[in-house]
This record gives sequence, structure tokens and C-alpha cells, in this order.
Amino acid sequence: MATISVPENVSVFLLDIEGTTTPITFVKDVLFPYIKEHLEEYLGAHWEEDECKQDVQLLKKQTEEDLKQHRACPVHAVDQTVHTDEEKAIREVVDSVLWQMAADRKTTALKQLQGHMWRAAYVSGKIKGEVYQDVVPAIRRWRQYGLKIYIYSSGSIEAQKLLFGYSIEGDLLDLFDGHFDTNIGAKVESKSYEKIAERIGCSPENIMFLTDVTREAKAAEDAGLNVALVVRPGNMELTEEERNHYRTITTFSLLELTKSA
Ligand SMILES: CSCCC(=O)C(=O)COP(=O)(O)O
Ligand SMILES: [Mg+2]
Repeated sequence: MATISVPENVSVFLLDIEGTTTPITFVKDVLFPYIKEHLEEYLGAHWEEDECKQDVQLLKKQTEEDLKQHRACPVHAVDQTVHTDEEKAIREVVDSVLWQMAADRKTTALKQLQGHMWRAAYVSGKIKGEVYQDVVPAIRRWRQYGLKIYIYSSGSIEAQKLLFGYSIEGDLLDLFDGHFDTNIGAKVESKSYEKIAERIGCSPENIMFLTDVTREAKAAEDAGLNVALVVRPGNMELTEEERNHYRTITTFSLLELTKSA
């Protein structure tokens, strides 16, 4: 695959995580199964804590929103193993979370709870964040050229910091100048990228966004950012039209800086 020249006016890289810095398999085969396996036990253990109460509150608001929008929501069957009000409330949260996860929804409510649940797994060493081999050397090189590096993922900022802070390559948080999540807006909305540029303090054309998802690339492009689609094993196949329209890379090392160090 050919190299891509990064325009000279680019001073910021904005990076997606899943499918870009990190294999989709790590998210689908490690992170998500951890949530499914520990959800009920986690809620039972933390139910009375403020953080958990806030997470549950946000999930309830999301469910109300979904009902208003007529999105299908889980229907609660009468369950003989549920006795107390707390057990019933926990079961409702479990159903809602599993339903959202089955649809791979990127709601802030779901992502916030997931981030809080992964904390213990990362801190105990049970889970280590996976990062493609080409990612760290490329970021270090870009930083030597004075570029700034930001993350924009649907995963909560806390989840992002856990993934890179407890990664297979050690604590990588020093590589990043900042993090954005869906609190700034959805990744498929152009407005989110305009807000990110504003928050960073640069023009959209000074940013290069790397992602595996075409809808995100389109939203960023519409906001005036430079974009490249990242093609990694297991990522969604691109159509011929997408391949013709977007610049694509299979590794970060294919990005060639045109500015001098
Ligand atoms: C960084 S947290 C784990 C990944 C995750 O939950 C997710 O939704 C990833 O979405 P992305 O925007 O990085 O593709
Ligand atoms: Mg992605």
C-alpha cells in the first residue's frame, strides 16, 4: 500500500481506538465479555455507591429516551429468581445493558458504566490494553515533529485512559495531549468534530483524523478535517466507492510527514 503525505498544515492527529489503534478483537473478545460476565455481580456489589447510582440514573434516562424514540427495549419477563425490589432493579439494568451491547450501541450511559467496570480488571492486571505494534513508534515520531495527539473514541475517557494506561506496552498516557468521548457528541455527527477543533484551539483543517468507520470519516470530512481510513485485520470491509473516495492506510507507518522536525 502506498504512503500518504500528511498535509503541512496538519498539527494535530485525532485517533479513534477500536479498529484504529487497537484490534476490534480486543474489544469484542476481551472487554465486552468481561462486562457480560461480571455485570450482575458488579451491580450487586456497588449498587449503593454514588458512582454506580449515577451510572444507573444515566442508563434509566437513556431507556426513557429510547422509549420516546420508539426504539425497541427489552421486555421484562416475570422471573421467579427475583425476590426483592433491589434484585428487580438490578435485573432491569442488566437487561438494558445487555440489550444495548447486543446492538453495539455507543450511548454515553453504556460507555460510562463499562469504563467503571473495567477499572478493577485493568488495575489488577487481569486485562491489559492492546495496541497495534506500529502505533507507539509512529506517535513518538509525530511528537518529535511537534504534532499534538488526541484520542476520540466512543469509549468513555476513563475507559480510554485505562486502556492506554495499563497497556501491553506499559503506561502510554504521556503520548496523548487529550481525550474526547461522546460527551462532546456522537462520532457520526459533524458538529462533534467542529467542537473538538474549538476545544483544541485550532482550525478543522489542522487536524488529521484516523478511523476505521466510514460514517465517522464522513462526519469529520464534512467538518473540514483531513481523514484517512485505517484498514486493519477484522475491520469492516470497505466498498469500492469508499476505497476510491478515502485515503486508506494499513499501518500508521504509511503516514509521511511533510513538515520538518
Ligand atoms: C476505549 S474503550 C473500549 C472500546 C469501546 O467501548 C468502544 O466503543 C470503541 O469505540 P471506538 O469509537 O474507539 O471505535
Ligand atoms: Mg473505531
